[in-house]
Amino acid sequence: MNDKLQHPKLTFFGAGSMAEALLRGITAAELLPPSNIVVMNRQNAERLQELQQKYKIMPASTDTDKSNALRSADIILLSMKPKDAAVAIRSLKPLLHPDQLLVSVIAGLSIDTIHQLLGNAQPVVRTMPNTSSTIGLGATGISFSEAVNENQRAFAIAMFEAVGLTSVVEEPMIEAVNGVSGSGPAYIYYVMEAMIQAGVELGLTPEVATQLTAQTVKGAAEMVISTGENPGELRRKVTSPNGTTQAALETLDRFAFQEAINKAIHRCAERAREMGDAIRAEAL
Ligand SMILES: NC(=O)C1=CN([C@@H]2O[C@H](COP(=O)(O)OP(=O)(O)OC[C@H]3O[C@@H](n4cnc5c(N)ncnc54)[C@H](OP(=O)(O)O)[C@@H]3O)[C@@H](O)[C@H]2O)C=CC1
Ligand SMILES: O=C(O)[C@@H]1CCC=N1
Repeated sequence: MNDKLQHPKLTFFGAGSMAEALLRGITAAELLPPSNIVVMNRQNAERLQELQQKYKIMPASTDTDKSNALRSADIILLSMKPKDAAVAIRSLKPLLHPDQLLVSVIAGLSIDTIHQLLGNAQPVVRTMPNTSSTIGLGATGISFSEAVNENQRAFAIAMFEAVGLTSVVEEPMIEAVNGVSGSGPAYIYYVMEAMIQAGVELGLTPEVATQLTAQTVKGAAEMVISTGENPGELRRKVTSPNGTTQAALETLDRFAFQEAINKAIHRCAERAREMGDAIRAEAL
């Protein structure tokens, strides 16, 4: 990609939760002027107006505007659901030129399947971000097809570094990223829901229970990041012998808590592979 990469044109092909998380993070980081960003979806014009008002980006709602937005983009961000990916990517075939970069956030969708759908080896960046990108605290795994050049690779990494931590991985590891961090925020929210409920049962107001829970999770994460100690070491420092924490952890062990989290993450990665296989079946 040539020096247009300083301020490339970016088209969001899909305008849902993940797209907005990235859009908010990218605009907050001022990585691109909003005038360089076009957002399109299938038919929800109100959604596009909402995003235009919030982020001052350009909506593309007519068929002509959509085609122009896809033809003229330096980077097209594929952000539709896996079930909609094959139809959407096939619709790109007559519009793409060889040096356009496709960036996918679609769970399970492999680079090879994208190439199968397009009938060519288009430059593709395959990623697995998460919704914490919304506030610049995302966690993204990123991998590259062979045709991605150095400028494209650098800008794609800059895009996701603008919204949080970015790890370059080999493509087969993207499902593991999906299991750990792509879906990971939901596991933490699930634990937080239970902590808040128990706090309220013990007499705290919902507001105080929520504030204490959120600060505990934030503090624990920051302790791991800033001290460099691993979670096991830090957990042991909380656990006084025969104290309150030990009583709680023994209860968690009785309900196989860690085994449940482990199995959930393996199942998540397996589900991503299943979804990828389903898209591939449509491509063949
Ligand atoms: N949510 C998350 O935490 C994460 C999601 N992802 C991935 O991001 C992708 C999107 O997920 P999410 O944002 O939650 O889904 P949403 O349902 O919120 O958004 C999907 C978007 O895609 C649009 N769309 C569907 N088909 C087409 C098409 N043919 N042309 C144009 N736009 C189309 C929809 O438009 P319309 O509403 O008009 O139908 C909608 O704007 C998924 O593949 C998911 O795996 C990855 C990491 C994390
Ligand atoms: O649940 C999903 O399929 C998407 C992908 C990762 C997080 N949400």
